Amino acid sequence: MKHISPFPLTAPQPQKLAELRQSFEEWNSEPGILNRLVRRLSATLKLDAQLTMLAEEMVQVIPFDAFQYRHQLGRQEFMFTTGMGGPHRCEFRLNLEGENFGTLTLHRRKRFSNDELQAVEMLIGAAICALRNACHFSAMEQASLTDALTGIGNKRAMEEALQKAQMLTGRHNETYSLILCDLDHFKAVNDTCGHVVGDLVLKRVTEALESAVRSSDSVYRFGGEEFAVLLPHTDQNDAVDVAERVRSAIEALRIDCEEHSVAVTTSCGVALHRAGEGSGQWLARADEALYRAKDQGRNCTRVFATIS
Ligand SMILES: Nc1nc2c(ncn2[C@@H]2O[C@H](COP(=O)(O)OP(=O)(O)OP(=O)(O)O)[C@@H](O)[C@H]2O)c(=O)[nH]1
Repeated sequence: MKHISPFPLTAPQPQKLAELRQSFEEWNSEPGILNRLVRRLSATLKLDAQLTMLAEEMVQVIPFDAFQYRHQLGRQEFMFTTGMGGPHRCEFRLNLEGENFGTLTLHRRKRFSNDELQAVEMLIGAAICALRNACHFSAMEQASLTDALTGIGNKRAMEEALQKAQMLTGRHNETYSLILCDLDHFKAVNDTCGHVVGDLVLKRVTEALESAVRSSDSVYRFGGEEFAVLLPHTDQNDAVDVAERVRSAIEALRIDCEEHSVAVTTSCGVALHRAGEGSGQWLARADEALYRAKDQGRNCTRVFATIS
Protein backbone atom coordinates (compact mmCIF):
# COMPACT_ATOMS: atom_id res chain seq x y z
CA MET A 1 0.00 0.00 0.00
CA LYS A 2 1.24 3.47 -0.84
CA HIS A 3 1.09 6.07 1.93
CA ILE A 4 1.52 9.78 1.30
CA SER A 5 1.81 12.42 4.01
CA PRO A 6 -1.49 14.13 4.88
CA PHE A 7 -2.37 17.44 3.22
CA PRO A 8 -2.10 20.43 5.60
CA LEU A 9 -5.43 21.50 7.10
CA THR A 10 -6.57 24.94 5.95
CA ALA A 11 -9.39 27.17 7.10
CA PRO A 12 -12.65 27.04 5.05
CA GLN A 13 -12.35 29.22 1.91
CA PRO A 14 -15.76 30.79 1.23
CA GLN A 15 -14.55 32.57 -1.89
CA LYS A 16 -13.09 29.45 -3.41
CA LEU A 17 -16.28 27.57 -2.59
CA ALA A 18 -18.36 30.24 -4.33
CA GLU A 19 -16.06 30.11 -7.38
CA LEU A 20 -16.39 26.35 -7.53
CA ARG A 21 -20.19 26.58 -7.31
CA GLN A 22 -20.30 29.11 -10.14
CA SER A 23 -17.90 27.08 -12.25
CA PHE A 24 -20.01 23.97 -11.68
CA GLU A 25 -23.21 25.76 -12.66
CA GLU A 26 -21.65 27.06 -15.88
CA TRP A 27 -20.18 23.69 -16.69
CA ASN A 28 -23.49 22.00 -16.03
CA SER A 29 -25.86 24.44 -17.69
CA GLU A 30 -24.05 25.27 -20.91
CA PRO A 31 -22.06 22.33 -22.00
CA GLY A 32 -20.55 23.66 -25.26
CA ILE A 33 -19.44 21.21 -27.90
CA LEU A 34 -15.95 20.71 -26.45
CA ASN A 35 -17.28 20.27 -22.93
CA ARG A 36 -19.88 17.81 -24.13
CA LEU A 37 -17.31 15.89 -26.18
CA VAL A 38 -14.87 15.59 -23.26
CA ARG A 39 -17.65 14.46 -20.94
CA ARG A 40 -18.90 11.85 -23.39
CA LEU A 41 -15.39 10.54 -24.01
CA SER A 42 -14.67 10.24 -20.30
CA ALA A 43 -17.54 7.76 -19.93
CA THR A 44 -15.70 4.98 -21.78
CA LEU A 45 -12.24 3.53 -22.35
CA LYS A 46 -13.26 1.71 -25.52
CA LEU A 47 -11.43 3.23 -28.48
CA ASP A 48 -14.13 2.47 -31.06
CA ALA A 49 -16.84 3.97 -28.81
CA GLN A 50 -14.75 7.12 -28.32
CA LEU A 51 -14.11 7.46 -32.07
CA THR A 52 -17.83 7.11 -32.76
CA MET A 53 -18.47 9.98 -30.32
CA LEU A 54 -15.73 12.13 -31.85
CA ALA A 55 -17.12 11.52 -35.36
CA GLU A 56 -20.67 12.32 -34.19
CA GLU A 57 -19.60 15.64 -32.66
CA MET A 58 -17.25 16.53 -35.52
CA VAL A 59 -19.73 15.97 -38.33
CA GLN A 60 -22.04 18.59 -36.85
CA VAL A 61 -19.37 21.28 -37.28
CA ILE A 62 -17.28 19.98 -40.15
CA PRO A 63 -19.45 17.88 -42.48
CA PHE A 64 -17.40 15.03 -43.97
CA ASP A 65 -18.02 12.05 -46.24
CA ALA A 66 -15.64 9.70 -44.45
CA PHE A 67 -13.83 9.63 -41.09
CA GLN A 68 -10.94 7.21 -40.76
CA TYR A 69 -8.64 6.47 -37.86
CA ARG A 70 -5.74 4.03 -37.78
CA HIS A 71 -3.16 3.17 -35.17
CA GLN A 72 -0.72 0.35 -34.56
CA LEU A 73 -1.75 -1.21 -31.24
CA GLY A 74 0.84 -3.84 -30.34
CA ARG A 75 0.92 -6.42 -33.14
CA GLN A 76 -2.38 -5.30 -34.65
CA GLU A 77 -3.29 -2.34 -36.80
CA PHE A 78 -6.47 -0.84 -35.35
CA MET A 79 -8.73 0.69 -38.04
CA PHE A 80 -11.93 2.63 -37.56
CA THR A 81 -13.90 3.91 -40.56
CA THR A 82 -17.23 5.56 -40.98
CA GLY A 83 -18.62 6.74 -44.34
CA MET A 84 -17.18 6.55 -47.85
CA GLY A 85 -14.29 8.68 -49.16
CA GLY A 86 -14.22 11.82 -51.34
CA PRO A 87 -11.43 13.40 -53.44
CA HIS A 88 -10.40 15.96 -50.79
CA ARG A 89 -8.81 14.81 -47.59
CA CYS A 90 -7.11 16.20 -44.53
CA GLU A 91 -4.90 14.13 -42.27
CA PHE A 92 -4.01 14.75 -38.63
CA ARG A 93 -1.40 12.91 -36.58
CA LEU A 94 -2.66 12.63 -33.02
CA ASN A 95 0.34 13.47 -30.83
CA LEU A 96 0.53 14.12 -27.11
CA GLU A 97 3.68 14.69 -25.07
CA GLY A 98 5.91 13.34 -27.84
CA GLU A 99 3.90 10.16 -28.36
CA ASN A 100 1.70 9.33 -31.33
CA PHE A 101 -1.80 7.98 -30.80
CA GLY A 102 -2.84 7.34 -34.38
CA THR A 103 -3.78 9.21 -37.54
CA LEU A 104 -7.17 10.69 -38.29
CA THR A 105 -8.19 11.32 -41.92
CA LEU A 106 -11.31 13.09 -43.15
CA HIS A 107 -12.52 12.78 -46.74
CA ARG A 108 -14.95 15.04 -48.57
CA ARG A 109 -16.15 15.93 -52.05
CA LYS A 110 -15.72 19.65 -51.24
CA ARG A 111 -12.39 21.18 -50.21
CA PHE A 112 -11.90 21.88 -46.47
CA SER A 113 -11.57 25.55 -45.51
CA ASN A 114 -8.85 26.82 -43.15
CA ASP A 115 -11.48 27.53 -40.51
CA GLU A 116 -12.69 23.98 -40.76
CA LEU A 117 -9.16 22.59 -40.44
CA GLN A 118 -8.65 24.69 -37.32
CA ALA A 119 -11.94 23.43 -35.93
CA VAL A 120 -10.83 19.82 -36.43
CA GLU A 121 -7.65 20.62 -34.52
CA MET A 122 -9.69 22.10 -31.66
CA LEU A 123 -11.82 18.99 -31.42
CA ILE A 124 -8.76 16.75 -31.54
CA GLY A 125 -7.13 18.90 -28.85
CA ALA A 126 -10.13 18.33 -26.60
CA ALA A 127 -10.27 14.60 -27.33
CA ILE A 128 -6.60 13.65 -27.29
CA CYS A 129 -6.23 12.84 -23.54
CA ALA A 130 -9.22 10.52 -23.61
CA LEU A 131 -7.99 8.89 -26.84
CA ARG A 132 -4.56 8.39 -25.29
CA ASN A 133 -6.15 6.65 -22.27
CA ALA A 134 -8.23 4.44 -24.56
CA CYS A 135 -5.11 3.50 -26.59
CA HIS A 136 -3.27 2.59 -23.37
CA PHE A 137 -6.26 0.58 -22.15
CA SER A 138 -6.50 -1.24 -25.45
CA ALA A 139 -2.76 -2.03 -25.42
CA MET A 140 -3.04 -3.37 -21.86
CA GLU A 141 -6.06 -5.44 -22.77
CA GLN A 142 -4.19 -6.89 -25.73
CA ALA A 143 -1.07 -7.58 -23.63
CA SER A 144 -3.17 -9.52 -21.12
CA LEU A 145 -4.22 -11.85 -23.97
CA THR A 146 -0.79 -12.18 -25.59
CA ASP A 147 2.04 -14.58 -24.86
CA ALA A 148 5.12 -12.42 -24.22
CA LEU A 149 7.66 -14.80 -25.79
CA THR A 150 5.96 -15.64 -29.08
CA GLY A 151 3.48 -12.76 -29.54
CA ILE A 152 0.54 -15.11 -30.18
CA GLY A 153 -2.58 -15.50 -28.01
CA ASN A 154 -2.06 -16.91 -24.52
CA LYS A 155 -4.14 -19.32 -22.42
CA ARG A 156 -6.68 -16.64 -21.51
CA ALA A 157 -7.12 -15.69 -25.17
CA MET A 158 -7.56 -19.35 -26.06
CA GLU A 159 -10.21 -19.86 -23.36
CA GLU A 160 -12.12 -16.79 -24.56
CA ALA A 161 -11.93 -18.00 -28.18
CA LEU A 162 -13.15 -21.49 -27.23
CA GLN A 163 -16.12 -20.05 -25.38
CA LYS A 164 -17.00 -17.84 -28.33
CA ALA A 165 -16.69 -20.78 -30.73
CA GLN A 166 -18.85 -22.91 -28.47
CA MET A 167 -21.56 -20.22 -28.52
CA LEU A 168 -21.38 -19.91 -32.31
CA THR A 169 -21.72 -23.67 -32.81
CA GLY A 170 -24.85 -23.57 -30.67
CA ARG A 171 -26.38 -20.53 -32.36
CA HIS A 172 -25.35 -20.80 -36.01
CA ASN A 173 -24.54 -24.47 -36.40
CA GLU A 174 -20.90 -23.68 -37.16
CA THR A 175 -18.34 -26.50 -37.27
CA TYR A 176 -15.24 -25.94 -35.16
CA SER A 177 -12.28 -28.21 -34.53
CA LEU A 178 -9.49 -27.88 -32.01
CA ILE A 179 -5.91 -29.16 -32.31
CA LEU A 180 -3.62 -29.33 -29.28
CA CYS A 181 0.11 -29.69 -29.98
CA ASP A 182 2.69 -30.53 -27.33
CA LEU A 183 6.40 -30.62 -28.25
CA ASP A 184 8.04 -33.96 -27.57
CA HIS A 185 10.83 -34.24 -24.99
CA PHE A 186 11.23 -30.47 -24.96
CA LYS A 187 12.92 -30.65 -21.57
CA ALA A 188 15.88 -32.33 -23.32
CA VAL A 189 16.27 -29.27 -25.61
CA ASN A 190 16.53 -26.99 -22.61
CA ASP A 191 18.82 -29.36 -20.77
CA THR A 192 21.15 -29.83 -23.75
CA CYS A 193 21.17 -26.40 -25.38
CA GLY A 194 19.94 -24.09 -22.61
CA HIS A 195 16.82 -21.97 -22.18
CA VAL A 196 17.87 -19.32 -24.71
CA VAL A 197 17.89 -21.91 -27.49
CA GLY A 198 14.71 -23.43 -25.98
CA ASP A 199 13.03 -20.03 -26.30
CA LEU A 200 14.25 -19.69 -29.89
CA VAL A 201 12.79 -23.11 -30.70
CA LEU A 202 9.42 -22.02 -29.28
CA LYS A 203 9.48 -18.90 -31.50
CA ARG A 204 10.38 -20.89 -34.61
CA VAL A 205 7.69 -23.44 -33.82
CA THR A 206 5.17 -20.59 -33.56
CA GLU A 207 6.20 -19.30 -37.00
CA ALA A 208 5.92 -22.81 -38.47
CA LEU A 209 2.48 -23.25 -36.90
CA GLU A 210 1.22 -19.92 -38.20
CA SER A 211 2.50 -20.68 -41.70
CA ALA A 212 0.92 -24.14 -41.75
CA VAL A 213 -2.64 -22.96 -40.96
CA ARG A 214 -5.11 -20.67 -42.74
CA SER A 215 -5.40 -17.01 -41.75
CA SER A 216 -8.92 -17.71 -40.44
CA ASP A 217 -7.48 -20.24 -37.95
CA SER A 218 -5.99 -18.98 -34.71
CA VAL A 219 -2.91 -20.20 -32.89
CA TYR A 220 -2.34 -19.96 -29.12
CA ARG A 221 0.45 -20.88 -26.72
CA PHE A 222 -1.39 -22.05 -23.65
CA GLY A 223 1.48 -23.64 -21.72
CA GLY A 224 5.28 -23.90 -21.79
CA GLU A 225 5.58 -26.10 -24.91
CA GLU A 226 1.85 -26.50 -25.56
CA PHE A 227 0.08 -24.87 -28.48
CA ALA A 228 -3.53 -24.88 -29.68
CA VAL A 229 -5.08 -24.22 -33.08
CA LEU A 230 -8.74 -23.31 -33.33
CA LEU A 231 -10.21 -24.04 -36.78
CA PRO A 232 -13.57 -22.57 -37.81
CA HIS A 233 -15.62 -24.27 -40.56
CA THR A 234 -13.48 -27.40 -40.19
CA ASP A 235 -14.67 -30.94 -39.62
CA GLN A 236 -12.66 -33.65 -37.94
CA ASN A 237 -11.09 -35.14 -41.10
CA ASP A 238 -9.90 -31.77 -42.33
CA ALA A 239 -8.59 -30.94 -38.85
CA VAL A 240 -6.52 -34.12 -38.88
CA ASP A 241 -5.02 -33.07 -42.23
CA VAL A 242 -4.13 -29.68 -40.74
CA ALA A 243 -2.64 -31.32 -37.63
CA GLU A 244 -0.49 -33.56 -39.84
CA ARG A 245 0.64 -30.54 -41.86
CA VAL A 246 1.57 -28.74 -38.63
CA ARG A 247 3.37 -31.85 -37.32
CA SER A 248 5.42 -32.20 -40.53
CA ALA A 249 6.28 -28.49 -40.57
CA ILE A 250 7.59 -28.69 -37.00
CA GLU A 251 9.50 -31.90 -37.74
CA ALA A 252 11.22 -30.19 -40.68
CA LEU A 253 12.51 -27.29 -38.56
CA ARG A 254 16.24 -27.01 -37.87
CA ILE A 255 17.39 -24.49 -35.28
CA ASP A 256 21.08 -23.70 -34.91
CA CYS A 257 22.59 -24.45 -31.52
CA GLU A 258 26.37 -23.86 -31.47
CA GLU A 259 27.98 -26.45 -33.75
CA HIS A 260 24.89 -28.62 -34.30
CA SER A 261 21.25 -27.97 -35.09
CA VAL A 262 18.22 -28.84 -33.00
CA ALA A 263 15.21 -30.71 -34.36
CA VAL A 264 11.92 -31.14 -32.50
CA THR A 265 8.75 -33.11 -33.04
CA THR A 266 5.24 -32.61 -31.73
CA SER A 267 2.31 -34.77 -30.73
CA CYS A 268 -1.18 -33.59 -31.71
CA GLY A 269 -4.66 -34.23 -30.33
CA VAL A 270 -7.77 -33.34 -32.36
CA ALA A 271 -11.36 -32.89 -31.19
CA LEU A 272 -14.38 -31.67 -33.14
CA HIS A 273 -16.77 -29.56 -31.06
CA ARG A 274 -19.88 -31.54 -30.16
CA ALA A 275 -23.25 -29.80 -30.04
CA GLY A 276 -24.10 -28.65 -26.54
CA GLU A 277 -20.75 -29.35 -24.93
CA GLY A 278 -18.93 -26.72 -22.87
CA SER A 279 -15.49 -25.41 -23.84
CA GLY A 280 -13.91 -27.17 -20.84
CA GLN A 281 -15.25 -30.52 -21.96
CA TRP A 282 -14.12 -29.90 -25.54
CA LEU A 283 -10.61 -28.97 -24.38
CA ALA A 284 -10.49 -32.05 -22.13
CA ARG A 285 -11.37 -34.30 -25.09
CA ALA A 286 -8.63 -32.75 -27.25
CA ASP A 287 -6.24 -33.18 -24.33
CA GLU A 288 -7.18 -36.81 -24.00
CA ALA A 289 -6.45 -37.32 -27.72
CA LEU A 290 -3.09 -35.60 -27.20
CA TYR A 291 -2.35 -37.86 -24.26
CA ARG A 292 -2.95 -40.87 -26.52
CA ALA A 293 -0.58 -39.42 -29.16
CA LYS A 294 2.11 -39.12 -26.47
CA ASP A 295 1.37 -42.56 -25.15
CA GLN A 296 1.44 -44.17 -28.59
CA GLY A 297 4.95 -43.09 -29.49
CA ARG A 298 4.81 -39.26 -29.91
CA ASN A 299 5.32 -37.36 -33.24
CA CYS A 300 1.83 -38.43 -34.34
CA THR A 301 -1.80 -37.20 -34.37
CA ARG A 302 -4.71 -38.81 -32.55
CA VAL A 303 -8.42 -37.99 -32.61
CA PHE A 304 -10.70 -38.21 -29.59
CA ALA A 305 -13.44 -40.07 -31.45
CA THR A 306 -11.17 -43.00 -32.22
CA ILE A 307 -10.31 -43.51 -28.55
CA SER A 308 -13.53 -44.51 -26.88
N1 LIG B 1 12.99 -22.50 -23.00
C1 LIG B 1 11.76 -22.58 -22.45
N2 LIG B 1 11.36 -23.74 -21.91
C2 LIG B 1 10.13 -23.81 -21.37
C3 LIG B 1 9.25 -22.73 -21.37
N3 LIG B 1 8.09 -23.10 -20.76
C4 LIG B 1 8.27 -24.40 -20.40
N4 LIG B 1 9.49 -24.83 -20.77
C5 LIG B 1 10.11 -26.14 -20.57
O1 LIG B 1 9.38 -27.15 -21.23
C6 LIG B 1 9.76 -28.40 -20.65
C7 LIG B 1 8.53 -29.27 -20.56
O2 LIG B 1 8.94 -30.49 -20.04
P1 LIG B 1 7.95 -31.71 -19.81
O3 LIG B 1 6.65 -31.21 -19.29
O4 LIG B 1 8.70 -32.71 -18.99
O5 LIG B 1 7.65 -32.27 -21.23
P2 LIG B 1 8.60 -32.81 -22.38
O6 LIG B 1 10.05 -32.84 -21.97
O7 LIG B 1 8.29 -32.01 -23.60
O8 LIG B 1 8.10 -34.28 -22.52
P3 LIG B 1 6.78 -34.82 -23.21
O9 LIG B 1 5.79 -33.69 -23.28
O10 LIG B 1 6.30 -35.91 -22.35
O11 LIG B 1 7.16 -35.29 -24.57
C8 LIG B 1 10.37 -28.07 -19.28
O12 LIG B 1 11.75 -28.28 -19.34
C9 LIG B 1 10.09 -26.58 -19.12
O13 LIG B 1 11.12 -25.91 -18.41
C10 LIG B 1 9.72 -21.50 -21.94
O14 LIG B 1 9.02 -20.47 -21.99
N5 LIG B 1 10.96 -21.46 -22.48
